[in-house]
Amino acid sequence: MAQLAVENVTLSFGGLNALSGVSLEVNSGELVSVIGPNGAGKTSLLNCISGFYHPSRGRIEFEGHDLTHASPHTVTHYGVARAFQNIELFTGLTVLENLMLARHTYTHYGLLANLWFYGKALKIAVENRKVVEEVIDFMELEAYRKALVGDLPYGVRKRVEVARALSLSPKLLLLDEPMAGMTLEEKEDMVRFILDIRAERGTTIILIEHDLGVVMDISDRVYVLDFGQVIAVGTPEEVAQNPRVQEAYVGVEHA
Ligand SMILES: Nc1ncnc2c1ncn2[C@@H]1O[C@H](COP(=O)(O)OP(=O)(O)OP(=O)(O)O)[C@@H](O)[C@H]1O
Repeated sequence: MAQLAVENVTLSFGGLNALSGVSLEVNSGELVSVIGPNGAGKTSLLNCISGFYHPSRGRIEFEGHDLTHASPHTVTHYGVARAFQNIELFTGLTVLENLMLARHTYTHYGLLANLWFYGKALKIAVENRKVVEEVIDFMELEAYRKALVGDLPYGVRKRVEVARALSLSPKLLLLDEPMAGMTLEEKEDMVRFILDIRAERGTTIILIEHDLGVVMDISDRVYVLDFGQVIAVGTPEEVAQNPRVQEAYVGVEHA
């Protein structure tokens, strides 16, 4: 059975269907990319999976949990984390503080629980620090751990954004254009990190990316959206040869 199943999801904004009957299945450990022209519905799909939007029709299931109407916090609790296109970090905090805060928000105990189970809360804080330090090491951010995020170059901030999502120890990682605006060298680094996250941590990955060269190189399977509908799905080779995909991309040059 698929780890994530999006079944026939429709998302409407007034009269506009951002998604119309979209179905998608992702298996544990897969790296699946979602591509499509601007406005095709890619971010809307991630918004539905991560609980920011709730579909007007259809169902979303992750490891047997119904995510269709779940809150972002609940979705995170089930093991789905997202790195945002527009970087959701606190610029006045350091890299370490951002990751600790993300991790703490996810594992926090209420005030009363903290008072009554002081020992347990302390144990969790130590464990959180261990996880975050390991993520900093994994994403090669040691040199920046005490730097304010607002002082970092854009490419490093994008990497910290991925690290923030990773610090939640997700089983499924949603990456919304993690390479947008990066230099070639930064892109190559990010590709290496994405492949390592999958290989070394076994994390399932859904990637939205406009750089088709990267998508074709690293994806197990590719879903193509156009006007809110899935117009093709398959291996990178299958999708690249699909006439509907070629048609959707005519005049749309992102790569
Ligand atoms: N909050 C919103 N309110 C109204 N319309 C929205 C909203 N979010 C998305 N849309 C519309 O839904 C459609 C799909 O948008 P979406 O951002 O999901 O596309 P996308 O494929 O991610 O595009 P891009 O590649 O430009 O990021 C677009 O027509 C967009 O204008």
